[in-house]
Amino acid sequence: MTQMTLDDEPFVIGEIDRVIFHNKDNHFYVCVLFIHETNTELIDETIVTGNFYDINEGETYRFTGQVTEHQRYGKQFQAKEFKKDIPRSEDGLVEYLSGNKFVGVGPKTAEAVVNTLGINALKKIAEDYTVLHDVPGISDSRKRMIYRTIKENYATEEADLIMIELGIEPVKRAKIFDTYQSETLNILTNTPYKLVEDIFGIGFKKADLIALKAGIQKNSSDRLSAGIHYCLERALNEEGHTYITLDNLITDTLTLLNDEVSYFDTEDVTEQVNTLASDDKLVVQDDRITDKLFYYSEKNSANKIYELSQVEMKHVSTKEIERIINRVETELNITYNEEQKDAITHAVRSPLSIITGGPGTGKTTIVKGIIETIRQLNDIKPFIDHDNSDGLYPIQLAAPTGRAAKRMKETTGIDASTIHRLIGWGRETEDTEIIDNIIDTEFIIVDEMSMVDTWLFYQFIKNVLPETQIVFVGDDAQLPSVGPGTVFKDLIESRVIPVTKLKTIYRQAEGSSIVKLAYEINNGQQVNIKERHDDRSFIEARTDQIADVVDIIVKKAVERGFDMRDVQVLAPIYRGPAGINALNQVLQKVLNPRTNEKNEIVIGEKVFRESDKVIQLINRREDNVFNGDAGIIHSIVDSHEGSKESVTVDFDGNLITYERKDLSELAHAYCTSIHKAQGSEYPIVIMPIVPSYYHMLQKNIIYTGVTRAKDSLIICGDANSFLNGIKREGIKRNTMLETYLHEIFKIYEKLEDKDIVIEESSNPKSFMLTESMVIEKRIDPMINMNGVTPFDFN
Ligand SMILES: Nc1ncnc2c1ncn2[C@@H]1O[C@H](COP(=O)(O)OP(=O)(O)OP(=O)(O)O)[C@@H](O)[C@H]1O
Repeated sequence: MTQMTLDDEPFVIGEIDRVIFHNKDNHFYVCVLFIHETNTELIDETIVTGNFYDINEGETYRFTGQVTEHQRYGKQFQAKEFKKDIPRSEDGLVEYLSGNKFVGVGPKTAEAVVNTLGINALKKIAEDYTVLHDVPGISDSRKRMIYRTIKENYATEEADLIMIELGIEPVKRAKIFDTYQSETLNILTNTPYKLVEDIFGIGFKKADLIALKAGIQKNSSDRLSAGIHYCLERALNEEGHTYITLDNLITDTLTLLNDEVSYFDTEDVTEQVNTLASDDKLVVQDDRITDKLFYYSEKNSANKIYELSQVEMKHVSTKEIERIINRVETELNITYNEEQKDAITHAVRSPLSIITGGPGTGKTTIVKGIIETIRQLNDIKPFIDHDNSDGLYPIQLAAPTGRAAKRMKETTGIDASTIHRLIGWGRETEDTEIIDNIIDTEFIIVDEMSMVDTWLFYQFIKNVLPETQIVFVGDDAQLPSVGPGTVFKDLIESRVIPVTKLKTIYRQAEGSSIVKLAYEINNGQQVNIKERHDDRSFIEARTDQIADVVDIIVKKAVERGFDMRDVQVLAPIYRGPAGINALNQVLQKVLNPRTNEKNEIVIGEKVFRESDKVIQLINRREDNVFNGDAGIIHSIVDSHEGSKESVTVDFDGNLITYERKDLSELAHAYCTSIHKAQGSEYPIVIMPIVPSYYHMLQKNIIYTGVTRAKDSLIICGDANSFLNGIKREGIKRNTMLETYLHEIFKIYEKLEDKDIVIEESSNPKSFMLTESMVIEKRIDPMINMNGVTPFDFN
């Protein structure tokens, strides 16, 4: 086996003749380079592209990367790294010092500097200004200018060198320079942990490497604080908790920061947590540590839920509701079962209510019934007869994703909005900004509640008017929200809001074996995965065969007239031969092969092509495009044609144009993660399940994947991995919403008083506890543990 050495890595050294294109936002350059030296097939002159910090025409650089073939412009050099070629010969140095960077320095002065100080003149001057006094014939002001220019460049190059050695990519290096400017070297060498806070994409581990290289002691308190923050953020943002216990925080922090040597102990972490809390950087409650955002989100959401639930409702008799439901049944040509009627009754009578159920239990059918019942009870015009130009129809539908909102609108005929849009959460809204934008409506129905995280829920609920009634709808067996918290579960389990759990499955009665499989998974029943059904099948395959199997199935689907929007491959991980990235490459070849007519743009290892199916990875609220929305690339404009490079994506008729710098927001969507598919349904779902997915194969992930399939589900891979996966429960998230709800509703006093009000109370305001709740006595051990801990300093 031959190994590539550093010298084998393709490089070009040469002088920048001119810059053809420069994007100031991401420092992407297209330049013409006169080649001095190269180990590639390029000769004389080439185009070099890449993200560079501060490239100057007329200067010499060394680029490493690869030769690529541009469809129209032939061979060019795509640079991964670049480095200024510091003049090494005396002539080169004279040329450099008399170049346009050193205003007023001509060849004579430059020669004098080099003659006096020699080949290491730059280093000598940067280290000690006074060496310039030895150079004859330069004025003091010129000496100062030379010193300043060299020093600035020296610091930039030194900082750049540190970052290159640490493997920090050019785009991030440029961002660091942009943020700190002339302070870059200073920050890198003295307070590198600042980078974790200031630069998105620089994590604790990278900052730690920088710090250690800069000679910062491993037992410094800056390092301890950064480590504590990192472990807390990891628990919140990666594991989805809304707090971490002190014990876990101590263990995690010590594991992170200590190696063979113990730089910190339990007491050090405890003390530092204490300090950070008194500086208002963390919140400590009993033995729980969290950040302010989540503490106030959960606390204030609980208070608002209490406030909303106390609103006195207009009394509607059971008879009256039954009469209206009967009429609605006739109009909609349906007979609601008892649990469905209960759901409608709670929705109408209670300020807040919850409906949860698996696929095919009639959630959509009930939502239609609720809308009709509310409309008839309150004399609200049908939506189509209402002039909604002001957007003030008294019934508002909302969902956490654009796709779910669209589906709601399609099934009910009433305008539905994303929660973000409803509260005016725009592109410019800061991540931590608390939105003040009251939702002016009388009834709100929120669907796909399992996808709503703690922060979004708080932003929503705080903007609801006290007299607005809300119905929360979802499937609590699905994956929890991507962001921290388990809001829907907490609301259900707190039992302070009437909940209807739908158990009768209608779609199964219609012969769906996909729905049957979903219920077997959710209820922990025996599953026969290999059994063939009209709507689902299993194909045995090894990991290395998955790409071929997927390729064959998709080709067959295309032959039968399905298009790429109908077929969705879902996998739980990105890397590896059966990961999302590899499968997207295979699927792109089948579903959207390269042709001369289709423009392309290369972003790192991805090639985006016109007609590609793509997915949006973060919320782009201003354009009404959200994390997980899928679209088709409509057109790609090339910068060589004079206009800026851009990609326009068609999201169901909503055309959005991305500049090159924004393209990291997009990924191919032939195969997506199961998390990203939450809230969407597809006619055909192909789900590979292989042993290498092991750590991601859990009940709620597989359940969510299976329930995305509407007509056809093809599982391929290893049956045992599937069967073991559905037995594994995901890690339970630590959250406080349920506890805060209990506290505010004073549920314990009610328990002690045996003050039990049954569910059928005609006054929903007093809905509190049913007998079954008392029997179960679900007491959270955290409650009333306000006793002594070392952290009662708040
Ligand atoms: N009471 C009922 N009687 C007869 N059919 C019903 C009843 N309730 C629902 N259905 C039927 O069951 C099917 C599934 O209902 P619906 O789409 O409302 O369920 P869902 O819970 O929203 O499902 P999903 O979440 O999978 O979309 C539909 O065909 C619907 O017409």
